[in-house]
Parts: sequence; C-alpha cells; structure tokens
Amino acid sequence: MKHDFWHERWEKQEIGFHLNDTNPALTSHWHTIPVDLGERVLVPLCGKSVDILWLLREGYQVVGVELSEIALDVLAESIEETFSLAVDKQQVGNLILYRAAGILLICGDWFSLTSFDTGPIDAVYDRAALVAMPEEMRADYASQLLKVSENAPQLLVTFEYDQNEMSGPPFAVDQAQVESFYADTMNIDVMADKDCLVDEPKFRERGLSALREKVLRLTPKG
Ligand SMILES: C[S@@+](CC[C@H](N)C(=O)[O-])C[C@H]1O[C@@H](n2cnc3c(N)ncnc32)[C@H](O)[C@@H]1O
Repeated sequence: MKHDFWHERWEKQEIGFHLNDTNPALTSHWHTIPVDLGERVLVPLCGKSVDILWLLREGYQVVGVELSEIALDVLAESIEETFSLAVDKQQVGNLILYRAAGILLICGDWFSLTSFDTGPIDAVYDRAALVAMPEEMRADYASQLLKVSENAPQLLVTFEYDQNEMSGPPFAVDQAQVESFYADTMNIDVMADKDCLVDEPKFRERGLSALREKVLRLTPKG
C-alpha cells in the first residue's frame, strides 16, 4: 500500500477503521501481556486510536508510529485535553516527533524506523496494523516489528475471511501466516476467536459472508 493511499484516506477522512470507543480486545486481553505499568508500549500504525488514551490512562508509556500528520495532530490534541498536558511537536530529521512525559508519537514511515528512533520497547499492541498491510509487505512489516521491539510481547488482532470476497484493507491474515512471521521467536496463544460479521455490517455490505476476529498473544520464546 503506497503512502499516497493512506494520506488520501486521512485527507478525505475515509477512516472507517477508526473506532470511537476503546477496542474491547484491548480492555479484555491486555492484562495477559507480561508488561509492567510504567513500561513502554509500541503501537505501530496507530492512526488516532483512542486505545492509546486507554493505555496512558492505565499507566503505561506509549510510543505510537503513524504516517499521517493529520492523524497525529488529532491524537496529540486528545492527549492534551484528556491529560491536561502540553505535547511538544518538532521536526527532527525526516520525522515529526510529538513528545510529552511518557508519550512519543512518531510521524514517519514505519519501514525506515530504527530502535534508536523508538527507544526501548517492552510490549506491542497491534490493532489494524499487520492487517492493513497487503500480502507483499506483510513479512517486512513483521520483521521490522521484531527488530524494533526486540521480540517484546504483543497483543495482535487479526481478521480471517475469504480474501476472494473482499479486497483489503483490512486484509485477511490467518493464524498460519501469523505463525510464519512470528513463531520462530514467539509463542502464540489464541485469546479470542469470534464470528464478528454481525458486529461489522460494513463488511457484509462489502461482500463478506463470514468474518472472524482473532486476538492473539505473542510472548518471546525461552
Ligand atoms: C487501518 S489504519 C489503523 C489505525 C489504528 N491502528 C487504528 O486501530 O485505528 C492503518 C494506519 O497505518 C498508517 N500507515 C500505513 N502505512 C504506514 C507506514 N508505512 N508507516 C507508518 N504508518 C503507516 C495509515 O496512515 C493508517 O492510519
């Protein structure tokens, strides 16, 4: 998926992926991730997700990465309003950094980041990031995640459906594919696996006859 595709989504506000409420997958399953309060949670391809506000409220530090400055301007404003603090925005090299105590939002290309840019990561929350990647970019996305997070534990939300019935994003990413990316270094546990087409009428309208949402917990081996 080219950068222009996503920039256009944000400019036209065609952001059906954005949820106004905290994702129940996060609130129900985050406590199973081995990470302590105060540690740093990476949210790749974060958009303006309110899940970040939930993580901050719980007491974690958050590092968000996103291509769209439009998205991060809105997210930074919600953070300022919710927590009554000032978020500093600065261009640093080819990145725009939004910073406040315990918060780092990085506006830039996921694929060109290093762990120097993100700092150390203790856990990862991937909702609508891996599944936003087309097939040919997915393995690179996952290996970049392992590199930047140094195999930190992860809560991952995926969709499974017949890719012939709908073009992504979100793309169908089945468990076998998740295992092909992560199973060498991570144990993978299924925390939830539910039929969610009734909750997602927009996907039925796009042609789907079945849709499952899986919540996976990835923890480092050894
Ligand atoms: C499907 S949205 C999900 C956003 C967020 N995770 C959520 O749950 O609302 C995918 C996001 O990834 C961002 N994105 C796509 N490619 C990217 C890249 N190469 N680097 C950084 N962000 C990217 C898009 O701008 C978009 O906001």
